[in-house]
Formats: sequence, structure tokens, C-alpha cells
Amino acid sequence: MSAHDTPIPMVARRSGPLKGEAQIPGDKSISHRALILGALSVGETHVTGLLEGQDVLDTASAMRAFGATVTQLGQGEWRVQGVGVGGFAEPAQVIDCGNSGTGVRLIMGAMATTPISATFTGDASLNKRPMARITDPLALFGARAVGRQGGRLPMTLVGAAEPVPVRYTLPMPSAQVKSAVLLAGLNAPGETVVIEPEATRDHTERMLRGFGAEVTVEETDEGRVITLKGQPELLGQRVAVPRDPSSAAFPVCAALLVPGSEITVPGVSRNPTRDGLYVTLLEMGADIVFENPRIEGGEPVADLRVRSSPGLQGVETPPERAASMIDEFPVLSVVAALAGGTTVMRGVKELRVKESDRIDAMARGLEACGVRIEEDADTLIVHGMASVPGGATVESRLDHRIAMAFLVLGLVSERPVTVDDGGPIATSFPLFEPLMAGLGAAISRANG
Ligand SMILES: O=C(O)C1=C[C@@H](OP(=O)(O)O)[C@@H](O)[C@H](O)C1
Ligand SMILES: C=C(OP(=O)(O)O)C(=O)O
Repeated sequence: MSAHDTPIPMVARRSGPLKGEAQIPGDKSISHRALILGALSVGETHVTGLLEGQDVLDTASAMRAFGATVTQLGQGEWRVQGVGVGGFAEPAQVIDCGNSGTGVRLIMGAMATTPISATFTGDASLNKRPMARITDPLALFGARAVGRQGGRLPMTLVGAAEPVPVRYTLPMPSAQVKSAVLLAGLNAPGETVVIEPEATRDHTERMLRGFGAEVTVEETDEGRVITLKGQPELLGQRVAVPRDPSSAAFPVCAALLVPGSEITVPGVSRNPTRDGLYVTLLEMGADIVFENPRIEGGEPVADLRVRSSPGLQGVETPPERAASMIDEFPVLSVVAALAGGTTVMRGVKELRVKESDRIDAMARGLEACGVRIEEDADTLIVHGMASVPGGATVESRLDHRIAMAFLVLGLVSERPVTVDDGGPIATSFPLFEPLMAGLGAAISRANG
């Protein structure tokens, strides 16, 4: 579903020191997976800390349409009564995944080996994103996609009546593709194998094991070889969702940039497959301390203490790090604009097929704010400056991360930065505005 109908312009102004504690919402990737695996399990799954952003709410509605019972018990506390592997019913209505690539791609995988059909659609952003990367491997199981030319939504997926297991090497580093293949493999006999030449976020493998599937991971010369034994009985679990490092990135980067700031950010996931931004910020000279490291809900977490860091220096991020920080490049570009020297982000072409073309969105927005950038198909280069003029209205292009990144820039630019539509922020970080205001950030509705 579309999270909002009319644009919500927002503005950020130069702010005094950010202080206090930032309670980040639950991880989006893990929240989607908790609902989907809960729906594919026998018995009851109890989730705490679920992200109640629109992307995840759309996945909850989809799981209901496939026959699971999904109930909100309290804030972030949800119950899923599953239908078991292979138990999805054919939905009576079109499945609208809104703005969410993760939602639609994982759900297509989850239904592809069940003999039912479902029609999927999304908002104007999602309906432009490539789906052949999913329907190609799902066809190997015996599923069939029918829809628009060019592999875009809306499309109908006809699940395989007699699925066969698959061995598939990922042609691009994508946890969504990996996860779709593994979820499809659940209802195929025999072993489904996914080979990923570059490691991507591993929440699906971790959580499948937690729900009782047999999953092995081998590091080989070809990359990570993930083997799933098909047709397990998944059993409902208790899932405690850790806080989202991709959402935490916004207040963390804001605190690094705004002079005199000191914030704490408790309980953020430090899964190594998600840690690239934090590695990069430390290399740039950021003052971030990871306190009280521990395991929560099967994921490594820590409490972050972040202090403003005036001497940040530009760095080069290598292509092999890109997957572990893929959603953080927009906000890293903002940090880079205020760092000494040049920051070169390599191996980032996947950014071109996110909610927007994020290389183009950042490049045009930063230029409008007075920052010098260079780009090619797979690289973004930002030339840092002591002070960014700002004073522009930037297009958020139905992309939550673009909107939040430019609002962070506005906190430290000479003149305010406006984003034409902050509505998409609700897809991943519904309480971004009050959370940032609570820290002392001057972010508000532009017409309010
Ligand atoms: O699997 C996931 O939960 C995600 C994988 C990434 O997408 P790709 O698989 O397209 O890289 C990431 O950008 C997205 O926000 C969440
Ligand atoms: C790319 C993202 O999400 P999705 O692919 O699920 O739309 C994101 O949250 O930055």
C-alpha cells in the first residue's frame, strides 16, 4: 500500500549539539523474515521489537492473504499462527507490497514452490524495479511469471506444482535474491544450493536454522555455498528483533557532524554482514565506541556512544565492502561532503536499482546543495568541503533513505535543506521525526 497520498515536504536547519539516547526501531530485514518464516511454520511465532514501518506492515497483510493469522499484541509485539511449509493458500486479492523490494521478492520466493498463483504489485517506485533477478531463479524450480514486458510489477507468479531443487550462483550480490531462492527451496524435495561470490546479509540463513531447517554454509573458492535441505517442518519460534543498524546510521551520522554532540544508541545489531558503514566511519576518524557487546535474539548487538568528530577524513570504500553497507551510501555521501579530502565509493552499481537510482539522487541533490561530485556506472565520488552551502529543495524520489540523508545534511549546512517529500520515511523509520527532535535536531514539516 502507498504509505501516503500527498507529499509531505520537510526541512532541516542548522542545529545545536545533539544529546540523549536514540531508541532505534527494529531491523527491517529481520522483521520481514520473522513474519514470513512465522507464516511458513507450524504453531505460533511470537515476535518482539518488530518494525512497524509500512514495508513490514505490507508483508504482514500479505501473510494474512496467504492464510496465516497475524495479530498485533502490543507495540512491536506480534503473533503469527503459521500454515506450515507448502501450506500457503491462494490469495483472493492482489498482493500490494507498497515500496518494499524485500517484501515482494521474499514473498515471491516463499510461494514459488506451492501450486497456487498470486498477483503482485507495488507503488510507483517498486513497479519500476527489476524482478527478473527473482523470476529467473524461481523458473528453475518450475514457477512461471506472467506480466509486463521487461520483468516489472505488476505480475502474476504461478507456483510450481512439482518443484525441483535448484543450484544457483547469484549473478549480483543480493540478499533478496539469495533469500527468495532459499525460501523457494523450503518446499522443494532434496537440497537447494545458493552460491554467493560476495557475502550479503545472512539473516535468512540464521533464521531458517532458528526455525528448525537444516542449513549449512561453506566458505569456498567460489564464495559462500549455502545448502538447504528441502521440506523441513518449521516450528514457530520466539523472535527478538534487534535494532536496525541502517536506521541507526542517520542519528549516528548526524551526531558525528553536528558540533558538540554526544548521543547513545542502545542495542544496535552489529552483524558483520551489515557493518560496513561503521567500519568506514571508524576509518574516517569517527568517535564511535561500541559498548556492552552481547548476543540478543541470535544476533550480535552493542550500545553505541557517538561524539561529534570534527576531523573526519575522506576514504575509499572497496567494492567487496559494498554489500555490507548497501543502504548506507546515501548518508555516507553526506558525511563525505563534510569530511576532509575525497571519498570514493566503489562497486555501488546496485544502488541504481533501489527505491530510486540512489547514485543519481545523491549526486543531483548534493550538487544542488553546492557539493562537487563525480559518478560513473559503478562509482560515486564526493569531494568534501569545510562548509556546505545547502539552501536547496531536493527530490526524495519515493526513497526514504534519500529523504533522511538530506535532512541530516540540513542540520549542518549553511542554509536549510528541504526535501520535497518526507512521506517515504514511514516505510522504514516511522518515528524518525520525533526521535531526531528529541535529540535536538531542527527537522520539521516544511509547511507546518
Ligand atoms: O534482504 C534484505 O532484507 C535486503 C537486501 C538488500 O537488497 P538487495 O538484495 O537488493 O541488495 C537491501 O538493500 C535491502 O534494504 C534489504
Ligand atoms: C533498499 C531498501 O529496501 P527494499 O529493497 O526492501 O525496498 C532499503 O531499505 O534501503
